[in-house]
Amino acid sequence: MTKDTKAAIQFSHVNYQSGDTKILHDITGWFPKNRITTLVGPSGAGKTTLFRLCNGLISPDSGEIYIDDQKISSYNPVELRRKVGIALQTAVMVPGTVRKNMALPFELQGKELPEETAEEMIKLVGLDKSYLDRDAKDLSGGQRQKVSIARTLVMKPEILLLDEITSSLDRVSQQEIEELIVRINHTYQTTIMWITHNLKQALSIGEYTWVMMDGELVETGESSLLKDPQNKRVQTFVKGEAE
Ligand SMILES: Nc1ncnc2c1ncn2[C@@H]1O[C@H](COP(=O)(O)OP(=O)(O)OP(=O)(O)O)[C@@H](O)[C@H]1O
Repeated sequence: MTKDTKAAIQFSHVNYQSGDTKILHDITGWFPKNRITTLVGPSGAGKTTLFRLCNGLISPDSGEIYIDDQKISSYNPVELRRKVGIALQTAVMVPGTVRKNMALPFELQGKELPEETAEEMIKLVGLDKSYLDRDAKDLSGGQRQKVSIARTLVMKPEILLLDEITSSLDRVSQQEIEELIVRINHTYQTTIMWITHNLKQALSIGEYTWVMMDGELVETGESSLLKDPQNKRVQTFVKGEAE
C-alpha cells in the first residue's frame, strides 16, 4: 500500500460483545479505498460480525469505525446502506421475477427501479437482459448469486461486502463470480471486502488481506503475506488449510 492509499473503512480499537460473549477484541485496521481486500480466518473468528458492524446492522460497544473518514454513527442509516452494500452466501430471492427481486432495494425506499439501471446491472453480471423477466425460482445457484450481486449493485454502493458468496458454487460458477467481482472493481472502482475460506482465492483476487482469529485481527497487509505469514497462529492456519 502506498502512502497515498486512502482508507474506505477504518477501525480504531473496536470491541463488540453479545451478552457476556466477547466477539471482537480491540480491532484496529483499515480497508483501502477502491481495492479488493479479502478476509480470511477460521470459522467463528468474527468476520461476519465485522461486516455487520460495517453496514450498521450492529454497533460497537467501544472504539470507532470511520467510513470515508466520517464516524459511522454520524451516517443516516439509509445513506449508510446505500453506500455499503452486502451480498451473502445464500442469495435469498422473493417469489417473482428477477426484475422484481432487483427492484427490492428501491422498493424499500418507496421508489421504482429505473429500467436502464436494471439492464445495466444484469448485463454487468453477465446475464442477458431477457433474464429480467424470468422467474427467480428457476435460476441455477450461480445465476441466483449473480442476480443477488446485481440487486446489491442497483444502489451503486461505493463499498461492497461479500460474505462467502462462492462457497456453495461449482468451480465454473465460482470462477465467473471471481471475474465479475474484479470487473465491478475495475468498472466502478468499488471498494470490495470479501470473506472467503478459500486461501487460493484470497491470494489470487485480493490485493490485501485481513487474517482474523478468535475475534482479533492477527495479521494484515498485501495478500502475499499468506504465502509467508509472520504470525505463528497464521502459519498453522495456512498450513492446515493447504492440507
Ligand atoms: N448474536 C450473537 N450472540 C452470541 N454469539 C454470537 C452472536 N453472533 C456471533 N456470535 C459468535 O461470535 C463468534 C464469531 O461469529 P462470526 O459469525 O462473526 O464468525 P465468522 O468468522 O464469520 O465465522 P464463519 O466463517 O463460520 O462464518 C462465533 O463464535 C459466534 O458463535
